[in-house]
Order: sequence, then C-alpha cells, then structure tokens
Amino acid sequence: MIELRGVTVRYGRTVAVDDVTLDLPTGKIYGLLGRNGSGKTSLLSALASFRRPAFGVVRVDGADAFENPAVMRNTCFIRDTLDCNESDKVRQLMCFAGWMRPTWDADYAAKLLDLFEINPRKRASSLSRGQKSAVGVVLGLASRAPLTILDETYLGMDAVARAAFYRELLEDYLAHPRTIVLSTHLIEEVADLFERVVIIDRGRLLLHEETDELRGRGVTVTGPAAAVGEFVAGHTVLGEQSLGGVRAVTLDWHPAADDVARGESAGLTFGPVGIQDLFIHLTSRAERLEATR
Ligand SMILES: Nc1ncnc2c1ncn2[C@@H]1O[C@H](COP(=O)(O)OP(=O)(O)OP(=O)(O)O)[C@@H](O)[C@H]1O
Repeated sequence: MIELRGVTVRYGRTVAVDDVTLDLPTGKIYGLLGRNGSGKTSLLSALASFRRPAFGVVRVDGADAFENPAVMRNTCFIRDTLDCNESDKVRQLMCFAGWMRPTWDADYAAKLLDLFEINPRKRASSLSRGQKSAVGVVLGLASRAPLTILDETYLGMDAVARAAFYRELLEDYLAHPRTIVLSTHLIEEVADLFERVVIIDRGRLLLHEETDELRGRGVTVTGPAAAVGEFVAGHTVLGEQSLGGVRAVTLDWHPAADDVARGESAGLTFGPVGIQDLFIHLTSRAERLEATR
C-alpha cells in the first residue's frame, strides 16, 4: 500500500499540493488528472520521493519513502523532460538504468527502442521531442519498477507511437503486475488503461474512484434529436454531439431502470459516460464553487 498523509508541497508562498491524504493500493494502473498548474507534477515528485513535502508523509508498505534507498530503488519517475547530459548516448542511458535498477530488463528495452525506431547509438540530446518522449517511455517500461510513474512522458509522441505505447504498457503490466501512475491531459485516449482515477484541483484532492464507478456516475443518451431533447430536459448536461438528426448527450445522472426502459421505447440508446466529460464538468464545477466561497 502507498499512503499519502496530509501531503503538502510548497514553493515559497505557492501551495502546489494542499494537504492530500490518499491510499493507493499497489498493483493497479492509476490515472492522475488535473488542469494545468493543479499540482500533478508536484504531487508525483512527493510520491516518488524526489521532493520532501513541507508537511505530511508518503509511506510505502508502512515505511517513510523519503531518502529511503529501498523505496527509491523500486521507484521509477519519468518526467516530460529527458534528464541527461548533452553527450549521453541513448544506450548509455539504458546501461545506467540497468545499473540503477534491480528489475531492469535490457532485452525488453532493446525491443522497445526498436519498436519506436530509436537508434541507441545516437546522442539523446540530438533526438526530436517525440523521440525523447519515446526514450522516457522505454526507461519507464523496461525499469519494471514496482512503482512506475510517467508524468506526461508520452505527450510528444505521435499517434502511432502512443498507440504502440498503450499496447505495450497493458501487455507488460499484465505479464508483470506493478503500480503504474500516469498523468495526462489526453484523457479519453488513455482512460481505458486506468483502473482508478485520481483528480486534483488547485492542489487539493477532488476525487479518487474506480474508473468503472466513475463512468457509472453519468450516462450518454443517443438517438433522434427531438427524443433526446425531451428525455434529457431538466438534467445537467456534461457534453453533447450532433450528427445529422442524431444527438448524443452526456448527463450527470444515473437513470433508474424504468427511465432507461422509457428512453429505449422512444428509440434511445444508453452508454457509459466519457471520463473527459466528467473531468471537465467536475473541475469547472470546482472552480465555480471556489468562486462562491
Ligand atoms: N519550481 C517551482 N517553483 C515555483 N512554483 C512552482 C514550481 N513548480 C511548480 N510550481 C507551481 O506549483 C503549482 C503546481 O504546479 P505543477 O507543475 O505541480 O502542476 P501540474 O498539474 O503538473 O501542471 P501542468 O499540467 O501544467 O504540467 C503551479 O502554481 C506552479 O506554478
């Protein structure tokens, strides 16, 4: 179990993470979501013991994580920038990772470099942005660290490379279960990977929930525009799309069985809600609540 207790991260007078208490059972894939500047990187830095919280503590299996060599060895934190020297070749970064990490799989790293078409003989500083992101992904996946944290690492990768990354992550996680935390703004694209979702807003914990439960909080109603309009009247709309005469509306409402039956008899279909729609709704609602305080 990874426990955060009252974790607060500050930069001078800026409170980036504000008194976050959170239990993260191990062996799951977590999605950490939050708007720009909400404190994701700061929270992950504390989680990875890169930064000592101003207040509070992070414990891994009961032990204080900060400056704890056993915990650090088992934690891999990959940021959106590749931290390396100007002259470091890609293969040197791989060798260094192998030297640092007891769980490193050099063959898997080589396979991933090949998959992402990265030449290990090149200097890492000479790679394109997307290629640097891919090297970060290789370092994260091949570390097989019991706690692997990828902080928007893959944002620079193109759609084909990202799809390959998601596939690899899932396959490798199933073969080698571990705790993986992904922070991202590409919510809908990655959401299927998350077993749990954590949302922070202005440094505070807004939500920690199973992804399926979160999807069950709302519903997407699709069908002829007029019938949809009649059905959704009076409910909070999270998002909507129209194509021809067909309208799809996402609602912050979990309809009862008789409501669903009523809708189905009017030609409507019901589906789960998109995590991104919920995220937008929840974080903008938090903003409004904040504004009224
Ligand atoms: N080194 C720093 N010095 C001063 N303030 C900082 C520093 N790093 C972050 N902050 C501030 O802390 C707050 C949280 O920043 P953080 O980078 O953790 O957010 P984030 O959710 O990761 O943002 P983004 O999605 O934009 O990457 C912001 O107000 C930011 O300006």
